[in-house]
Amino acid sequence: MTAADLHIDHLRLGYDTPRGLHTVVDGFSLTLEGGHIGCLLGPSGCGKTTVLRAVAGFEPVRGGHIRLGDQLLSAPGVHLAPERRQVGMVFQEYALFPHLTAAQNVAFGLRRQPRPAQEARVRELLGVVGLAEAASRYPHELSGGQQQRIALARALAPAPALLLMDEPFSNLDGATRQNLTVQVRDILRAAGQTAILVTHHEAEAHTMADRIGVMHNGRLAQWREMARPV
Ligand SMILES: Nc1ncnc2c1ncn2[C@@H]1O[C@H](COP(=O)(O)OP(=O)(O)OP(=O)(O)O)[C@@H](O)[C@H]1O
Repeated sequence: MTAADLHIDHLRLGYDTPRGLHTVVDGFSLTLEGGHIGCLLGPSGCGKTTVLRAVAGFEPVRGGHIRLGDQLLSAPGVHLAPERRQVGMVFQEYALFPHLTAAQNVAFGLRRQPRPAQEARVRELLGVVGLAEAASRYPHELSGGQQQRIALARALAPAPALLLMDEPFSNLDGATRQNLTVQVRDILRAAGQTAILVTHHEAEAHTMADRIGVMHNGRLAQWREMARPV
């Protein structure tokens, strides 16, 4: 299967406030080739999270459109429900379910699959993130980096067409953060996973990205293609 391209065209996003519509993103366009990793950089408040939330289906689109492969996800008056978008997410706060084990967390998005298929997929993903031995541990028994690897395994388990990551490493300290960035990049590349990462860290963007975009005044100032070392 060929991974789907993401197309965002002249996107306009905003929030309704008591003083009227507060437009945050205007004229934002990008194309991300299937199987590639794109990074959005930019100052605090420039609209990076708002763009990710719109792609995930948590914000309505005021103008322009978002398309994943042949499927129109969002446009004015068009809104595919988040659970029908095949979009996975990993956030800054680990957001694992504290009362579920690592394996149960990873299985969460697989509830509709038969039990044996679920178990096989959970084993596979725990192996991919290098935490096979942590299957029966609870989140509070895992380090921050381990929790974030479980969150990644959980997001990848249903094989999303697109993975969104919003500052996924920002709660981690220096060496852990650097190691995890490289590990996650290698996992995503090996899986041919299309992904968008939002970060404040230019070095992180350079480690991860096939394309880097800098957001400025609600649009993308550049969308640079980076060489992938062979
Ligand atoms: N629910 C909301 N209601 C009104 N305004 C909002 C809401 N959420 C975000 N905003 C505003 O939208 C703008 C963009 O916010 P957003 O969170 O997308 O920025 P960001 O680039 O992700 O910032 P950061 O890097 O600090 O996370 C900000 O000015 C913010 O105050």
